[in-house]
Amino acid sequence: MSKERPSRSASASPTSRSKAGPRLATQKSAQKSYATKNKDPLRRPERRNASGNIIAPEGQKNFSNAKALPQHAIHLERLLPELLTFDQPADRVVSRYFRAEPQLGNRDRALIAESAFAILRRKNEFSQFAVSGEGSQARRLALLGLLSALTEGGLGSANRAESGIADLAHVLKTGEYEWLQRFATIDSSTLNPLVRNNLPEWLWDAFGKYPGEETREALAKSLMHPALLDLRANTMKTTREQLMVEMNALGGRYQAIPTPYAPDGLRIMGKPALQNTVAFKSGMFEVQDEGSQLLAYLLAPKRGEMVVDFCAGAGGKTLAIGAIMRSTGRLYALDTSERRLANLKPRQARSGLSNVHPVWIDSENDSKIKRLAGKIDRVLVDAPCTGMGTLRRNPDLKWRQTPTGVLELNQKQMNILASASRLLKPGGRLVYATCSLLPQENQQIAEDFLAKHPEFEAVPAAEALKPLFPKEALPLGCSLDNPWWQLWPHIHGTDGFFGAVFQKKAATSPVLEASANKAPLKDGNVKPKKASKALK
Ligand SMILES: C[S@@+](CC[C@H](N)C(=O)[O-])C[C@H]1O[C@@H](n2cnc3c(N)ncnc32)[C@H](O)[C@@H]1O
Repeated sequence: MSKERPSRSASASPTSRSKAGPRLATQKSAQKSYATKNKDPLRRPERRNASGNIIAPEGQKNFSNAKALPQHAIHLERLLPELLTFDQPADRVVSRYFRAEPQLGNRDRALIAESAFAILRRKNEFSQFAVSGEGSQARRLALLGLLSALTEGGLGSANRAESGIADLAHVLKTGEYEWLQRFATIDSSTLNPLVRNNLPEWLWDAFGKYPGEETREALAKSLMHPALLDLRANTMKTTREQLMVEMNALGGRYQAIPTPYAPDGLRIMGKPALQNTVAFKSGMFEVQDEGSQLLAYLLAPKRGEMVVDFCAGAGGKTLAIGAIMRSTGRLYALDTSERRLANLKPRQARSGLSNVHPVWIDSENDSKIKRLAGKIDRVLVDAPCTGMGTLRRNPDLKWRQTPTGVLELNQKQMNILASASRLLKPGGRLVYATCSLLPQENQQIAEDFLAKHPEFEAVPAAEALKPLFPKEALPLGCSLDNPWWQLWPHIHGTDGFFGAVFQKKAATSPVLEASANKAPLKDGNVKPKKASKALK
């Protein structure tokens, strides 16, 4: 999912926020009286160096990965009211908060953000326990979030509750220590399934139908853990082996190891801030989940081909595809979001790829698409979806999405896939993908497409991935029962992904040709001011 990066506004100030949910009303009034009685403890005067850049405040130097400080809990208490309204994506709320708090260092941000996301991942469980205890409810949630970030989030001294509570010692007031110990000894099997699995009822029911009642709890558990940090080595600039040596030579509190399946992937054990490394700035890697990396191999682009990434967003998959093409041919990155395409630009510049051509479209029926009809070798449709396969990293989605939202997305997914399919030349490959786990967004869309488009046939994912896994009887994520590709967080350790591979049949029959071209592309809704951004 692409990150929203809103501009800083007056409402970004935590003290001016007014969206506290009912559960957090006590916290809000406590915060107000605290602020009026005391000077804000978080507002230390900024110190700047000769270039005007903010330098870390004194106390921050003492902050080690293994300790939480009182201000971390206070920041969380301030952040939570807006986060828990679910009006906006959580990453947007968190980055806006951090922009308003420029004095926070990387490690502070990592701990606060990880704690906030832990609260979203385990909202039902934490809310139930936080109904009683010391202090405000926001304070209690903040402590549970910090405990989770310090233990399973990998930011503390060890992955055990006792060490997490010890790492929190500086933060805890009288009574909170025992309260957290009580939390650590809860037998989760005694809790209601919706509480212990931290899912809304509609999603728990959906997982009961697919993957099924026996496995849904294992799936739900895997979605309650933070995602691993995976990198894709940019093979235009380095190799996975060279990158691994470089990353491990940096000497941070982490280790880089190869990902088990993706050939260019590295898994980072630990939580380093990598954006300031020379390796990142020089384009040697992109942060990308292993499942996303593998998806590019399902498309299997070849050098010199004409390829379209129909829903390119900020270009995560575009860049992986461009590198497989060795920067040859032509790779159009289409998207309806100018903001996301704009985020692709700096990534493309770092990547060194010269075959990528970002193109803004006003809809899947944009008239620009017509000009590419029947000319493209491969098209990827990484469709907008509920993102239910990415709940480890976007846990707010499970609380923000609804069954009605799924139905709306289904219509969009079918329309985009139908339009994208018109781009293919005979023999060309079309891949439909989502990061969802819901059959309505996956198998059902793929089957509906096949039923309505006899000019296409399904290619078994096992066949498409055979070159990548030559020694495997059944390549990763493939099945003997169906042609689709599916990755699961609880089985493969990746985000959840679905992929369907189609091939356009050779045009031998005039009937097939006619059915392929029968729905003309609409161009009635092209915004005039964007019309100049034509395909080159
Ligand atoms: C799952 S995201 C794509 C992520 C991207 N491929 C990546 O790897 O980072 C879906 C994208 O579809 C775009 N989108 C939504 N409606 C669209 C449409 N009608 N035509 C093309 N793109 C669309 C969204 O703006 C969003 O960027």
